[in-house]
Amino acid sequence: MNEKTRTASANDNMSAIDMSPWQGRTDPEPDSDRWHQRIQPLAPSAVPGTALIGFACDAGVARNQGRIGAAGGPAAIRRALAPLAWHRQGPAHDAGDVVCQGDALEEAQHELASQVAGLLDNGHRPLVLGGGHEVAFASWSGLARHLENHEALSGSAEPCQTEPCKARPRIGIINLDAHFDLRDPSHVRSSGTPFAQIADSCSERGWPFRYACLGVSRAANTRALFQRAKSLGVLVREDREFTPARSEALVRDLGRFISRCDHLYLTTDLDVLPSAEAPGVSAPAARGVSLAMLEPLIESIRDSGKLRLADIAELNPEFDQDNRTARVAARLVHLLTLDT
Ligand SMILES: N=CN[C@@H](CCC(=O)O)C(=O)O
Ligand SMILES: [Mn+2]
Ligand SMILES: [Mn+2]
Repeated sequence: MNEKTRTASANDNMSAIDMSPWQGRTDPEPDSDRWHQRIQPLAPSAVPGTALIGFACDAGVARNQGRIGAAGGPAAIRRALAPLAWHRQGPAHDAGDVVCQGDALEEAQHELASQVAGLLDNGHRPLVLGGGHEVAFASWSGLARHLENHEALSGSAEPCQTEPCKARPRIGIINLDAHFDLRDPSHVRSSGTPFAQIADSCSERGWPFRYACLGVSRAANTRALFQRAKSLGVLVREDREFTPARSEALVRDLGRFISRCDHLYLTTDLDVLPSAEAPGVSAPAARGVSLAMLEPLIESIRDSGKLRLADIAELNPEFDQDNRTARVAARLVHLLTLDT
């Protein structure tokens, strides 16, 4: 397939849908489809399903003094996902890429938020392919915008305490990451600040900020960041807590967090993985948490019935080895989108 279904418009941040990465082997046997044979460019009247949308941006990584290259992440994830076996029931759509121009990070984030809100409004489950972790502020903002427009009708928010009644959705943010990304955004807004920006946004709206950061490296986060996480009531699980013996307890703790939320947003920074599993990131992890240890948590989030939105951040193809990191990102897409 090599088709461009959306022409580049007046919108400089939105590229035409490029189906050229969706290539791979085709087997002659029946029931042997792969992603490249099933995924369709998103059409306005599409049946609701999984909607992949890229965020080709590393302006936030650059501002955070990181190794740039994550703008190439969406295409690399698509190429790695294309040949994977198709085990889904529902449809999957490719909604194209939001592209950041130079350092125009806020414009790109604004565009992604609009796109995510639109996908949610149309009943899709967006899965955003980053891009640096600055994607998280944009992803969350899209969910927030969608809920602002629709939450009052859903009846799932906390009971109103004030008049006029305002819905206050309890969005649980689950970040699989070696880093809190809670840096003070008043200095610079970057890939290191998205959850502090979200906390500020929740505070402005009077919404609760519910944030779980799983896989944190104590060595890679300053005392100030641990203190900020504490004052914000963040559920923290450090990388060294991820052992087979504690696996059930971790799932149980996360289950308690999920039970206090109406909606979930899952964001995975690939640098949560050991550098041997994910070398292609800005800040490879000396220790990390293996995919095998993360899988039960991801499955419990996926199967909670509350997952509205997910993204995968920080794939930097320029530092990848043998497409290892792209493959693990594709495997995460496969895992997150299983619906059978
Ligand atoms: N999103 C990135 N976050 C990390 C990067 C750390 C590093 O470059 O060493 C952070 O800001 O803490
Ligand atoms: Mn990180
Ligand atoms: Mn991060």
